[in-house]
Amino acid sequence: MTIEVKNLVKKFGSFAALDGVDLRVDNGELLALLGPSGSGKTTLLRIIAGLDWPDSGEVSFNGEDALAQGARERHVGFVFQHYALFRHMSVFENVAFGLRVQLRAVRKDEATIRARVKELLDLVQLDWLADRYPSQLSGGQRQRIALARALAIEPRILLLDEPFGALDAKVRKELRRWLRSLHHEINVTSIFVTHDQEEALEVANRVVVMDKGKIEQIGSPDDVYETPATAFVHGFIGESIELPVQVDGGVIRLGDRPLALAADGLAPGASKLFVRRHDMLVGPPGSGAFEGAVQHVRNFGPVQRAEVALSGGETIEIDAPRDKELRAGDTIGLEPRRYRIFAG
Ligand SMILES: Nc1ncnc2c1ncn2[C@@H]1O[C@H](COP(=O)(O)OP(=O)(O)OP(=O)(O)O)[C@@H](O)[C@H]1O
Repeated sequence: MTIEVKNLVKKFGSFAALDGVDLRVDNGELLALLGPSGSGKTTLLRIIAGLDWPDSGEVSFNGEDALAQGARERHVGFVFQHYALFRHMSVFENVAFGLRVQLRAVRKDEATIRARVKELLDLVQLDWLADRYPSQLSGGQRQRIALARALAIEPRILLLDEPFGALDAKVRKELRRWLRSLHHEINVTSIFVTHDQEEALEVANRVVVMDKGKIEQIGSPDDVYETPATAFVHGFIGESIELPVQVDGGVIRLGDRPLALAADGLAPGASKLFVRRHDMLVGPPGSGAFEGAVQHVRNFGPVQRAEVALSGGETIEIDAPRDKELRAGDTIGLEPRRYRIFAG
């Protein structure tokens, strides 16, 4: 099932939660909607699901107008962070629920329902929990059961809204991998919402980065990390150093200091220079585009994170390999291995 969204606008009062969103999701994709809180991710998902309606724009499934259909007719499965299981029903009955409430014309007989539930519990690898109640499950198990329940009706589309948001970091990581391999097996067109960049980059085929009701970039995890299209994406994904610079007559300046960096093709005016922390290479004083004094160093896993006061007035944090042995008080040269400059 393909999903196509065209020029979608959704306002709450005068505030545009979605401000002209265009998106195409291919059949069988696992797409992540990534963005800060309030960027419109849930609103977009709810409109696709048929739980909310846009002010204008189009949503189609396989070319058919989805906005003309109610939520039930759209045949969409959901898993939400707080979409609790029914507490008074066993795991088995929770998963069976969607099948039992189907319209009589399409409802399966009891033996078929039981076989289908067993199959789904096998799929999420929790068949041994069939007789338990939700209160007797861990948070991760509950979300896997919620997924089995969403899949019971054989949805054409699966929508997941921060499905692992309430779980601790270790369980989240396990479930991410599990979701990716489950998706590989079932291959249903799926969209999941997250504000966790690592989750989006690790799980999805493509990532949609949103901010303030607009799409900033759509691309593969590599695309959005390696070639961010906007200043927002660069700042939001990965750990970036952001420096206010001035582009003027083919020269880039930080404060008064001209930087030995290529300014080809850049529009003159105030701009932002972005460098990943680990892309600032440390050398002797005078060796790079920047010079600075190390203020503070702490070990941070495989790297040492150093606070450096640059000549030009800004203080930045860089990640250098541990063997560089930086010390507070050192004067160093810094050369960005890669950088990007955006106007504004
Ligand atoms: N029913 C509503 N009434 C008024 N404003 C709303 C309503 N629903 C959402 N909003 C506003 O629309 C904006 C987008 O909300 P949305 O829930 O889509 O963001 P989100 O990206 O999913 O955020 P989060 O990661 O915090 O869930 C927010 O500013 C929110 O306050």
